Amino acid sequence: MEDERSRSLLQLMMTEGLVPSKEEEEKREIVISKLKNIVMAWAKRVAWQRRLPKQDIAASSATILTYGSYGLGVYNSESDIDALCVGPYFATMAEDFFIVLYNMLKNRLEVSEIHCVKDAKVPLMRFKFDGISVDLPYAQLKVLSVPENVDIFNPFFLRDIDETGWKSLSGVRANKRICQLVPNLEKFQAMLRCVKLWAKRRGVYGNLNGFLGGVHLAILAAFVCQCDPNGSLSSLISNFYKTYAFWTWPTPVVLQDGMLQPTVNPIKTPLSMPIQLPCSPYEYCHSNITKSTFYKIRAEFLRGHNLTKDLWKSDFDWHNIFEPFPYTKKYTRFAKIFVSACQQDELGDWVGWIKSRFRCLLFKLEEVQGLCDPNPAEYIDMDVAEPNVVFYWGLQPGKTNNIDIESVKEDFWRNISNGYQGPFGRIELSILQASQLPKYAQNDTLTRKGTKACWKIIDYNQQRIPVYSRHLPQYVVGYVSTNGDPEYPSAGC
Ligand SMILES: Nc1ncnc2c1ncn2[C@@H]1O[C@H](COP(=O)(O)OP(=O)(O)OP(=O)(O)O)[C@@H](O)[C@H]1O
Ligand SMILES: [Mg+2]
Ligand SMILES: [Mg+2]
Repeated sequence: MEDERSRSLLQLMMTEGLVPSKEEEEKREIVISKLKNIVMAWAKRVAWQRRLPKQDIAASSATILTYGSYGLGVYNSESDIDALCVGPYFATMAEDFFIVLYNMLKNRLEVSEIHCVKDAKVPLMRFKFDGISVDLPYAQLKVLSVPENVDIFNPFFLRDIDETGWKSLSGVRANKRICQLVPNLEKFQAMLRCVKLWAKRRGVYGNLNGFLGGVHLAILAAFVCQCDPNGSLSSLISNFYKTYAFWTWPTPVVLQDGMLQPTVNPIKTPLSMPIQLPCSPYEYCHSNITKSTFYKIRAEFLRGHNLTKDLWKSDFDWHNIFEPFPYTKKYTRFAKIFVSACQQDELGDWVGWIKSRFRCLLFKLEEVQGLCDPNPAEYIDMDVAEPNVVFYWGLQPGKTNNIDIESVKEDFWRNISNGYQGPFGRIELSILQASQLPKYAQNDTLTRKGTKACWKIIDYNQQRIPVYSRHLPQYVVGYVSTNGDPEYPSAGC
């Protein structure tokens, strides 16, 4: 029976399209192989610019290491490729990565929508390559040649690495360690695919909205796999919900890692759902969970448990677990967040900025009215001509029926008006009754727009300033617009 339940779940995964087709797999492999060639050529170009001896130019190399859902083997057609560029000692982040490599990528026909996200914890370039989204951070090692499959646990490669490089490597390290620590990789992957689908359908996926991200779910799933090394897929899913429905948060979830000393007194953290990153006993997954999202995630774990505690029930059906969350049945009022920009190519940046500030909006809404459910789904209002994205957040009946929306607006506006570099777009906040929701947002099963946050767009109308190499002052490595973003390549690039 248990095997039968696992088989029907695998079948459901196929019909839901969770497992990528051969063509999709190949398409991604080609993207990665092309990226490897590009960064290899880049390393040699920079070595030449630095006037390194011929044999050093020949020996210099850079590579690409994949991580995130792609690295874990749990991606689907919607997922991005998280690819870390690992470069040699002479290739700097500010100049060579964000200007020279940027320009090389920008010149490729396969590349579109390229942005630099320089002020993030892990600075990166974000672009589409043959239509597939790529996140590309950078780590600079103190070596001349970076082998294709460089071992990032080898102290030889890690010596004297700077803090940003260390942070950039942390995603790859965590992924590798998770894969090593799970007793059965295939079962872990199948399980993670399922819980990701569940989290997306139930509206508890997405770090920016205060829910769980891919890395949080990967560690939660890996922990359950470690606790039941021989469990079938169906029993692992059932244990997943049981484990977290009754977890005594804020006890941290920590993978058993034979290599590290067990943490006797885990370091104190203000996080309400601490999930420790493997390989870093002092680091937890970054999280934006608030009081509201904490309740919702816990309620969803409990619901999952109630639906899977008896896998042998004759009317058991996996589809129930993946039912979309019925927002319009659950909430009578919604906060509408309408975000728009004059131009389509300004929208991604502006929405990305607003989303990076959602945590503050959530806190304010919790303060003035009580619990709030920040549905991560993004809609487009087709009746508005301006390019736009709309969010509808469920509001629990709260302290009052008359929300002081003006104070929420003021507070949020103050928050978003500081620090944004790009052209400001429009943002409107309002409160709606469920009956006032437009049709497209009433149907909880509708496919919605899936945009990714991105910051800083290049303003092509601004003046271009040449940037000279620090190492070869007469050599122009590229151009920046007046707001400091890299732009078109120099003739030599
Ligand atoms: N909140 C976070 N805390 C720590 N590491 C993070 C966090 N968010 C992202 N990362 C790192 O970046 C990687 C890629 O993140 P990303 O948001 O692309 O998620 P993902 O697991 O690849 O899922 P998806 O399929 O949705 O892209 C993660 O695997 C993790 O290593
Ligand atoms: Mg990803
Ligand atoms: Mg990513």
